[in-house]
Amino acid sequence: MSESGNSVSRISAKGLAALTQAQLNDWAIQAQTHSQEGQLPNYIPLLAQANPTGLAIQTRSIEGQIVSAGDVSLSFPLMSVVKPFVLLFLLEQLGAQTVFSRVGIQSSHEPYNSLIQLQTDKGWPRNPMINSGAIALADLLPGEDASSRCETLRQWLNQRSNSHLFLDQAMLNSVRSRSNERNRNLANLLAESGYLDNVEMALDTYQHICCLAGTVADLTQLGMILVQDYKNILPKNRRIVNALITTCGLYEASSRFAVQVGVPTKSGVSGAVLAVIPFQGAIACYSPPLDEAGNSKAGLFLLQQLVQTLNLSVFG
Ligand SMILES: NC(=O)CC[C@H](N)C(=O)O
Repeated sequence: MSESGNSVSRISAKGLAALTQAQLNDWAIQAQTHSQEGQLPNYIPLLAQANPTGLAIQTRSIEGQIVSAGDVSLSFPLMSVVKPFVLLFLLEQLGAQTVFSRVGIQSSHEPYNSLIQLQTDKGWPRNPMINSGAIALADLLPGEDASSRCETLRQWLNQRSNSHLFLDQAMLNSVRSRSNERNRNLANLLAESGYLDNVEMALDTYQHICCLAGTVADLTQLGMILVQDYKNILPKNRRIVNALITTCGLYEASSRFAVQVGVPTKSGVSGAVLAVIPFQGAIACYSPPLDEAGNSKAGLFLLQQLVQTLNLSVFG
C-alpha cells in the first residue's frame, strides 16, 4: 500500500452502522468456505449431528439497525456463550467480592476443559469463561435444583434483554446421555479444594444453563445488555464481563484474537459466537464447525471481516 493510502485507511472511521447488506451477504458466502476447515465436536451427540453448513449472522446497532445473513431461523444452544451472562447475573446478585472469592480473572493457555490447568492452580478456577470457573459459578446460582436455577437465570436474561431464550430439552438429554468425565473431574477437584459446595447440583446446573438456546436475534439482544447502560445493570459489572471475555472468552486463542481483531468475544462449542462492540452494538454468529480451540471457524472469520472493514476494534 502507498504511504498516502496507508494514512487514509488509518484515519477512516466507519462503525457498525456503516455495514451494508451486500457486504454481509458476501462475507457469509466466504465464511461457508472457512467453515469447511472446521470440525464438529464429537462428545455431545446432537452437536455432532449438527448441519455443518448451517450458518447465520446478525448485527444489531444501538440505533436499532439490524443486518442479517444466512438462515436466521436456526436455533442453537448457547453452550459457553452463557458463561458471561452467568457471571453478569451473579455480579448483580452477589457482588464482585463474593463472585471473585470463587473464581479468578487470569487467562488460561490450556483448553477450556483442561484438568491440568486446574491441577496446576491447586483447584482454584482461573477464570469464569473456562469450564472449571463456570461450574464453580453454577454452584452459586440461587434455587433448590438445577432446573429452577436455570429457569431463574433464563427469566432474568429474557427480561433484561427482550430475548426469547428457551431450555433445549433434547440437547440437555443429549448432553446427559454421555458422562462428561472431564467436567466431573473438574467439579471434584473444585470441591476438594473448597471452591464448590455441591458437585452434583453444580454439574447439573451447568449442563442446564449450557442448553439455554435461541437464534442469532436472541443472541444480539442478549449482547446489547453488555453494550451500554441498560435496565439497571451496573456499568462496573458490564465492564468486568467485557474485560473477561476479551482476555478469556476464546480460551487459549483469546490474546491472539484480541491482537488480530480486537473486540470482546465469547464462543461456545455449538458454534455460537457473540461479540460486543461497546456503545455501538452486538454481533452474533452461528456456524457449527470449530477450530482447534473450540471456536466457530466461520464465526471468527466473519468477525474479522466486520471489525477490520468497519474499524470496530475497541483498541482504537
Ligand atoms: N466450550 C463450551 O461451549 C463448553 C460447554 C460444554 N457444555 C462443555 O462443558 O463441554
